[in-house]
Formats: sequence, structure tokens, C-alpha cells
Amino acid sequence: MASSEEDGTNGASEASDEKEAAGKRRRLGLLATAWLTFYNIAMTAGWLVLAIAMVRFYMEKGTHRGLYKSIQKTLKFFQTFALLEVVHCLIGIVPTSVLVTGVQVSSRIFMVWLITHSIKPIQNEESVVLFLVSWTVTEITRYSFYTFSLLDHLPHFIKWARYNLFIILYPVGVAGELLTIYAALPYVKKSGMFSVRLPNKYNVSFDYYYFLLITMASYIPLFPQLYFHMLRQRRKVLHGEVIAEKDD
Ligand SMILES: CCCCCCCCCCCCC/C=C/C(=O)SCCNC(=O)CCNC(=O)[C@H](O)C(C)(C)COP(=O)(O)OP(=O)(O)OC[C@H]1O[C@@H](n2cnc3c(N)ncnc32)[C@H](O)[C@@H]1OP(=O)(O)O
Repeated sequence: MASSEEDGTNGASEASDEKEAAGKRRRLGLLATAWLTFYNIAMTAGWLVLAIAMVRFYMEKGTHRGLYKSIQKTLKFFQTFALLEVVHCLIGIVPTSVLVTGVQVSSRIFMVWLITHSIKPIQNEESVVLFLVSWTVTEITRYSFYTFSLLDHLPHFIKWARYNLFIILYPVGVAGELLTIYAALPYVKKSGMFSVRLPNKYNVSFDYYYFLLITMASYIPLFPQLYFHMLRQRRKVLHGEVIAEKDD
């Protein structure tokens, strides 16, 4: 059987990819393209640094205990920087849903700052490693995908990885996040952190423990939407299907 390379279909699809990328750059404008290229390169580099630091830590110490503490500054910096992705959608320089990106980025910011950073006793949980590894592999792939696409030289394996690895990494990452929040519950309940009790002069109360329970429950309707969004993107990019979405 003739392969796609042999019968020339691969060449044709490469030519059409290049044409598409050139059209995309024209649409975006020079400034936006330059900014996105810089942003994606910086983010790829940041997550690569994180990956190397994690591998080195594990090879030197042979345990995951202390891993989070050793990489937390880099993680916080690059994950917080990702808030710009919501801005990119809002100003229209990337054709992505503000809602999908907003949920994705805010859940990460929440995990980094309001869970792992704030609740020290859970930093050595195995579940933290689960989401750290899953986020790191995802982001190296995702940002290098965007970078190479903008530069018009997208290797097939990166495209393949961007739209296949998430099938496993997304559930693994979400499991890591949920298990970490679950591990945090006893500490939150005992300490009463971030909670506001009555009576107070504003007459409002807030219980972080119940907020966490509600957050965990919100994964049930929200995660499938993100997952199915990615499955639709996968069909569109890898199999060329035209799919209408109504999530904006
Ligand atoms: C306050 C508390 C809140 C708590 C909320 C709790 C509920 C949370 C529930 C869900 C929790 C999820 C937690 C997440 C866990 C993990 O991440 S685990 C690790 C695995 N994760 C993944 O695999 C993430 C996969 N998901 C995504 O990638 C996101 O959905 C996305 C980031 C929003 C990306 O989706 P989308 O943009 O639609 O896909 P793409 O195909 O990549 O892009 C579409 C087009 O946009 C262009 N583009 C996008 N970004 C850029 C960029 N930076 N630079 C250049 N171009 C960009 C892209 O090229 C595409 O363009 P076209 O080719 O023209 O279509």
C-alpha cells in the first residue's frame, strides 16, 4: 500500500498547512504575531526549566518529598503569567473561547495559590506530583505547538502530541488536583483559614471548607466540557472535521 508520503498527499497537506499559517499571520498582524511568538517561546522555556528541575530533584533525592518546595517559585511565576491567555482571548488575538480558557486558567491559579501555596502540609502529597507532571508535559507540548505553528514549522509529532496526550494527561491532572483538594480539607476545617465568621461589621460569612467542597463538585459539570472541547479540537485539527461550537 502506498504511504501518504509516497502518493504525495503529505506534501499537499504540508503546502496547505503553510498557506493556512501565512494567512493566519496576515490576519493577526505583525505586532500580535511577534508578541505571541515571544510569549509562547518564554512559556515553553519556563515549563522546560520546570521539567528539568523536577527530573533533577527526583534523580538526586530519590523522593518526591520537598519537590514542590524546590520548584514552587518557577511554577508560580509561569502559571500566573498564563493569565495573559485570558487577555489574548479577550482582545481577540487568539481564536479561543474566553470561557474555556478562563475556566482552565482560573482552576490552575486556584490550585497554585489558594491550595498548594497556602496549605503547606499538603505540599508533599503524591497527588501534587500527579498534577505537576501532567501540567508540565501538557504545557511543554502546547506552547511548543503554538510556537512552531506561528513559525510555520510544525513537526508532526508535536501536533500529534498536542492533540493526543491530553486524552490521558487531562484526567490524570484533574485526579491529582481533586485528590490534593481532598487532602487539604482537614487542614482547612481545623484552621478555619480564609473563612469569615459572623458576627462581623459587614454581616457576611464565608466558609473556605464548603467553598472547596463546592469547587470539587464543580469539576463534575466543568471538566467534561473542557475534555469534549479538546476532543472536538482534536477531530478538527487531526482529521479536518468542521465542528460548530457554542461555548463563547
Ligand atoms: C476560582 C476557582 C475556580 C475553580 C474552577 C474549578 C472547575 C475546573 C474544572 C476543570 C479543571 C481542569 C483542570 C485542568 C487540568 C489540567 O490542565 S491537567 C493537564 C492536561 N491539560 C490539558 O491537556 C489542557 C488541555 N486544554 C487546553 O489546552 C485548553 O482547553 C485550552 C488551554 C483552553 C486550549 O484550548 P483551545 O485554545 O481551544 O485549543 P487550541 O486548539 O490549542 O487553540 C485554538 C486556536 O487558538 C490558537 N492559539 C491558542 N493559544 C495560542 C497562543 N498562545 N499562541 C498562538 N496561537 C494560539 C491556536 O493556534 C488555534 O488556532 P487555529 O489553528 O487558527 O484554530
